[in-house]
Amino acid sequence: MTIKDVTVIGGGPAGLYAAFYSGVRGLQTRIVESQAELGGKVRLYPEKMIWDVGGVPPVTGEGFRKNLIAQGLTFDPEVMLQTTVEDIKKREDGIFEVITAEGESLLSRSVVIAAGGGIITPQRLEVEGAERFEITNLHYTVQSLKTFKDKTVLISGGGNAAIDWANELEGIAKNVILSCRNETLKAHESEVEKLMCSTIDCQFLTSIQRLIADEEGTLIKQVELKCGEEAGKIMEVDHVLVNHGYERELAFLKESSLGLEMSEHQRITADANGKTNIPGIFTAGDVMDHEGKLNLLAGAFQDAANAVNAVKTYLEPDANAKAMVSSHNEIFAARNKQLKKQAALSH
Ligand SMILES: Cc1cc2nc3c(=O)[nH]c(=O)nc-3n(C[C@H](O)[C@H](O)[C@H](O)COP(=O)(O)OP(=O)(O)OC[C@H]3O[C@@H](n4cnc5c(N)ncnc54)[C@H](O)[C@@H]3O)c2cc1C
Repeated sequence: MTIKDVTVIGGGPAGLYAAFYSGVRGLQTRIVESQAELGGKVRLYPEKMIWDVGGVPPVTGEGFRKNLIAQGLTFDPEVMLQTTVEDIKKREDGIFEVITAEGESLLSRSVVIAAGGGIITPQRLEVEGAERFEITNLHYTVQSLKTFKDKTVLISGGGNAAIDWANELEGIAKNVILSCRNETLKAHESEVEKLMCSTIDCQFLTSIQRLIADEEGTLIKQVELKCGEEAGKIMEVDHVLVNHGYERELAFLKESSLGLEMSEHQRITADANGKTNIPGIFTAGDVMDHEGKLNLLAGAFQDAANAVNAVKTYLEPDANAKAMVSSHNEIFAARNKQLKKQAALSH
């Protein structure tokens, strides 16, 4: 087993950018990702338009994810998909053993934990028999907006994802109904305002009580909404979209034999450079906690660059601790010529 300079746990935005930046800093890198695909949480919003990454024109989640992966693989890191990390151990010689669920021990001189909220799955609808509609018209993510064109969509939830989708689908679906168990919505003010001025049918203080199937029993035809003690209200629907948040599994950190310090938010306590209480273990992205931590894509990139710079000086104490800009990289210099040639040809 090759000993890598750095093993990045998690192939989401922070992990992919850490892999890219490790390449910039000349480190041999490995990414370990529990899912079958890279991209982290961005996989959950392929159709959403992303507006808030500096210098990046509005782009769909899927477009963004593809660019992110291409950038993350620039320096050919080793990528291990469908591999879940269960523990991290430190040997007496300082080498880390990253232990996978399959029982492999991956050797590394340092580790960057970029595991986000952990292994993430959407919170399922707690209604009898709901699972059987997951292959037809019960959705937890929007894979394609076309599915909802000219349809009646009932969205369950009152947070950012539910409100964003309600607003996005308003111009696409025939009708959008929002069922929210509270009397207020917990989302960005501008999105809530947009929703309140829209034609979206807001059913406050309601929750899904029953899914009523068609004759074949394969499609949801109606939804019964519970409203306090009142008798159920029946709504005709073509699709149901549930945005009740996510279940997160970060057990490997809490139970790690290394004794990583965790914050009250169940995140890794680190300084702004991603340094944890264990020398040689660094962290980046949503999994880390410090004052000023920003759980956004832009925040993940800065964390990743900081963590990799900290890795570099941990491995090579005389190395430059400061940021390296891309103009100083020989590999880019060679590729720039190629890119400029292509750009000139396409004009
Ligand atoms: C619906 C939604 C919309 C959003 N919209 C925006 C937006 O418009 N703009 C914005 O800036 N941000 C947005 N965000 C937030 C943004 O997606 C996150 O801040 C970002 O994904 C964090 O990246 P990360 O790499 O830290 O974590 P993640 O994206 O969570 O990636 C972590 C990766 O680690 C893997 N992993 C976890 N545990 C293990 C393990 N034990 N072994 C191996 N792999 C493991 C996971 O499978 C995952 O792939 C949105 C988030 C959601 C949920």
